[in-house]
Amino acid sequence: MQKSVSTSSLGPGGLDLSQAFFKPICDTAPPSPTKRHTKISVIGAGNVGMAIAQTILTQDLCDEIALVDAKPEKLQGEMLDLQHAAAFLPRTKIKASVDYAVTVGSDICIVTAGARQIPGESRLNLMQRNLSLFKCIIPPLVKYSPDSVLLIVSNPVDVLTYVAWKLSGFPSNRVVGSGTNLDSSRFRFLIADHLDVNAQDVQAYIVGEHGDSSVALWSSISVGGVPLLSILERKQIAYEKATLEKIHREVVESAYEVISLKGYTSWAIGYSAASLARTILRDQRRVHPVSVLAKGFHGIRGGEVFLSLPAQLGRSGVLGVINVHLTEEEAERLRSSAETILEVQSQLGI
Ligand SMILES: NC(=O)C1=CN([C@@H]2O[C@H](COP(=O)(O)OP(=O)(O)OC[C@H]3O[C@@H](n4cnc5c(N)ncnc54)[C@H](O)[C@@H]3O)[C@@H](O)[C@H]2O)C=CC1
Ligand SMILES: CC(=O)C(=O)O
Repeated sequence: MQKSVSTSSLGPGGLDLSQAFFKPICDTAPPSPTKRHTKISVIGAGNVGMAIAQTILTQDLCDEIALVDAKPEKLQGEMLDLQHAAAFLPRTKIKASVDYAVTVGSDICIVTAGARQIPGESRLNLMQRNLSLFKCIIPPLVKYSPDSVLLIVSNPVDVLTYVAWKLSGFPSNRVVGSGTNLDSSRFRFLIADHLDVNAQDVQAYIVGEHGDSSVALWSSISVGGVPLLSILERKQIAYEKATLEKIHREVVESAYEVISLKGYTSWAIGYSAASLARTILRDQRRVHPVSVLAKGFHGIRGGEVFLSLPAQLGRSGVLGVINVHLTEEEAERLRSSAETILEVQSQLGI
């Protein structure tokens, strides 16, 4: 296969072809050394990896994107298909290779490679299959991009974020799991739909495991800055706990539903991961519910566990965890979610 595509403008005999079209101006200076070349690598060119890559391209997030997959023909096909959209997209160099050298100098490495759930299968069930892949994927990423932020998407994402942290030797702020950033978007969509408002005006978090034991933080939901539960109480609007529980159940079942209908999920995680990449690369310091080293927060003890908490992200990865108020019931559910992940983690043997 063609290992990567060069966009050099040198023609036969070393002539700079661009000069056939543009006459150089006088007294030029080299590009400013403060203008950084930004690069994102996406490992795994399947449904999820390609949805992330295409969202990154359409949103003009970086100068270069590198794709890696174990299947060379599929990889080549995906690279060419994206390159053929060049006339409609912001200019981004797209490279692809089965060789991790293509990822050299990445700012962010997004890992999506691995097995996905079959209909009805839980995310945690994927652990052993994806653990062995991570042992081949993480070391070369560290070798070629030792200063990068690792953004883990493959499932079970919380356990694999822990695995990536262990295998990379990176400080914990530079290893982030996409976690419940997606679940929280589903949650905001369902609340917005229920209240007939815009999902972007709904602030609401799902925390804990990206999976069946996730926790909905009802106490901190606000719409347009107005706390949801207190406004319902003040206006004496009866709300049923059962209705709230039903919305959370729908969030948990969302992935199972989409997988049973189309075989996989891709578009929403594409936007979710791209929004995380934007915040990190552009040092936006936005708060996202993502999988971080959670030991010591909200009474979580007993092991090094990654799970989602609302965290502030920036150029160096995780800048801090927001001191969000949890009711005792929510904190108890969060600790129970941590135990579920730790239980699976204890079977890892790493
Ligand atoms: N965290 C989240 O919110 C979400 C996570 N996922 C997870 O993302 C993962 C990928 O899902 P899909 O893209 O739908 O699966 P897919 O089967 O379409 O793609 C997986 C890709 O990984 C590649 N791959 C396998 N071994 C590799 C290796 N050693 N090196 C490089 N590439 C390798 C395969 O060739 C394939 O192209 C799954 O684990 C899935 O559960 C999916 C949706 C949301
Ligand atoms: C598959 C998966 O993890 C999701 O769509 O939430």
